[in-house]
Amino acid sequence: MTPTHLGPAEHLFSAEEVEAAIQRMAVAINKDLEHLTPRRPVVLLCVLTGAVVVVGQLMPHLHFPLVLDCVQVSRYGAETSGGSLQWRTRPKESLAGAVVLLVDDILDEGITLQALQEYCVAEGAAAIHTAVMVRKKRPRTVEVQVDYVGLEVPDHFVFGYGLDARGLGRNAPGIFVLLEDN
Ligand SMILES: O=P(O)(O)OC[C@H]1O[C@H](OP(=O)(O)OP(=O)(O)O)[C@H](O)[C@@H]1O
Ligand code: HPA
Repeated sequence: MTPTHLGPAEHLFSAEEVEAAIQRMAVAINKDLEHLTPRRPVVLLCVLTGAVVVVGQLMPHLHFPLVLDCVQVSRYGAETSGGSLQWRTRPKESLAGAVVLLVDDILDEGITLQALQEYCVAEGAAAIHTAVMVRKKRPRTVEVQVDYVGLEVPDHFVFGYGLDARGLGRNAPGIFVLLEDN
């Protein structure tokens, strides 16, 4: 199905392909984190809004004690190019001494994930692991560590599975390229 209300779109990955990629990420994350015996559960930080779908799919496949928290930051809003990072909600859990698993829907320029990693370090996290559902194949000016990547997408604006195009398309059942903007 092509979500026509967003205009012409190219179907990149089906829902089944995205779910399989998320499951592969879960296997890799479990391998790294389930043998840890931290004094407290891992803090899974869902990067709202877009990561809500990937986090919902990923969590039931994670086999270690975790607490779910969220951080809400935004730099695209109604645009298809990024601006300055707006902080909306900070985590409620203390990150001091915690093993943090940051989960976002996409790594594009990398500015969001880099800022969140710096935030976790500043809050005293003991270790930070990062997972993204999709990574855009593009040059980056920022150095950002990503430990788990579900799928690679071309350097075009994409939507679906939590990713929005001007606020819409987060419910699209798969990942699509928005053609009119690319
Ligand atoms: O790597 P970057 O270029 O920094 O972009 C990645 C970020 O952009 C999107 O968030 P957005 O600002 O659109 O907020 P949203 O999650 O509410 O859609 C996406 O969810 C990532 O968090
Ligand atoms: O390609 C994208 N699609 C949706 N949201 C995004 N945030 C950064 N890049 C993207």
